[in-house]
Amino acid sequence: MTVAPHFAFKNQVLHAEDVPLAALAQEFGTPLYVYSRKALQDAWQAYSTAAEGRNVLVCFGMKANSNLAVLNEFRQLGSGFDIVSGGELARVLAVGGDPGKVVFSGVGKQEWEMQAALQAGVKCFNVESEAELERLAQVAAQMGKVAPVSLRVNPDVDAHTHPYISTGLKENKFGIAIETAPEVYKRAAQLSSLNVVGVDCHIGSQITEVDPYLDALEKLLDLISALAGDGIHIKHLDLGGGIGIRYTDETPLTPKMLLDNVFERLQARGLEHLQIVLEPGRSLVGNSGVLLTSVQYLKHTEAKNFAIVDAAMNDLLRPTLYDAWHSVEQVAQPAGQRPADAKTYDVVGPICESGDWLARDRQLDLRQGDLLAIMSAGAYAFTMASQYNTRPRPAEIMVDGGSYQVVRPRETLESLFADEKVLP
Ligand SMILES: Cc1ncc(COP(=O)(O)O)c(C=O)c1O
Ligand SMILES: N[C@@H](CCCC[NH3+])C(=O)O
Repeated sequence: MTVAPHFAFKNQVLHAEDVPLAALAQEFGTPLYVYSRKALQDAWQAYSTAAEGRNVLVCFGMKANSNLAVLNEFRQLGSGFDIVSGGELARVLAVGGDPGKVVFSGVGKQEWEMQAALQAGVKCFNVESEAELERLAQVAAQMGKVAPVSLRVNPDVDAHTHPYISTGLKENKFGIAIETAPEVYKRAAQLSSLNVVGVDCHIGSQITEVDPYLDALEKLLDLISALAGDGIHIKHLDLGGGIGIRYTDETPLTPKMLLDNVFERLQARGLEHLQIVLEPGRSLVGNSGVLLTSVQYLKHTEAKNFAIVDAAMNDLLRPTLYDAWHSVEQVAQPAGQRPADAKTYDVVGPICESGDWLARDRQLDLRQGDLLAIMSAGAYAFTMASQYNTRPRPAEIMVDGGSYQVVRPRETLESLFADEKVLP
């Protein structure tokens, strides 16, 4: 099994940087999300090194992890943000993020969200349909503003990823078909409350190869050249997010690999003046976090061995939703103290759904009370958590060298229904 670099065993105890995870579980209880600040910084470094000397803006795809401590870390490192809601914009503003480095994606932007983004002065709206373009033009005109826009173009390329997280195919709801894009750009250029500034695409998530990006890039560069012929001059090209991480044995492309290839092609076409925008989410945070959980019961049936733990699909939805594979580590298993008694377990939660599982068919040597770490839980983990079964969402802890901080406490039971009303 692989362990993310910033979570490593020392004397058979899994550590986040210099803090033993067992001590955190003891102090704060489980389930518990633990993030490593150093891991966030290192993931950022891979992008900033790749971007050095190039006109690149990295906008953290914050839907992957929107804890304010995480956002503030990236803000300090120089990141912009890719937002998909008025709520995400509010989080960026709450940490003092620069709206001039915010791109606003998403197929269903509402009027109030457009107004808030125009008021804040975002860098760009990534417009996903003609209807949205017309609404944005109207909202901006009413406010006496000019909205900077890109069209999110759907290039119809296969990102070779899970069908639920592939977004750049014709049958996906995202973007404007590349064949239709020139006409929509012409319309946008006619509207005085819009300013066409870019071209945008995002072909999917957990992508491991560079080729799908380059297939999309070629199509987008053709489009940019064609638009120039129509007098529409594009300033930035947003290639979205999508770089994958290692959950098990993947070796995904790196930011450097992507940007080296992209800039080589820009040069070949004489388009070096273009700014490249990236919207990485998972690759900046995915392996910076783990979810700690304790074994409540072991249950052996004729068909299966179940480890029933205190985390569930409401805390980490990815296995249920995508059949996603997260590595499971035993946090402490001192050698020699246990018989080699591994069994094949399904690691499941307490929720009343058969789909409530975190890992299947794992060789584990377990006792009731054991502490497990569900790895690669920094992305699309807490942000996709719910309170289903009236379960409070876990606390989030940030480890920083040898110290740590609660960056979001566990929700209290009362807070889960405090605003509800009993009718007489
Ligand atoms: C428009 C957009 N940008 C960026 C991202 C971030 O993607 P990833 O976490 O795969 O980098 C997503 C999510 O897939 C997205 O939909
Ligand atoms: N939520 C997904 C990725 C989707 C990204 C949003 N477009 C995941 O957990 O892998």
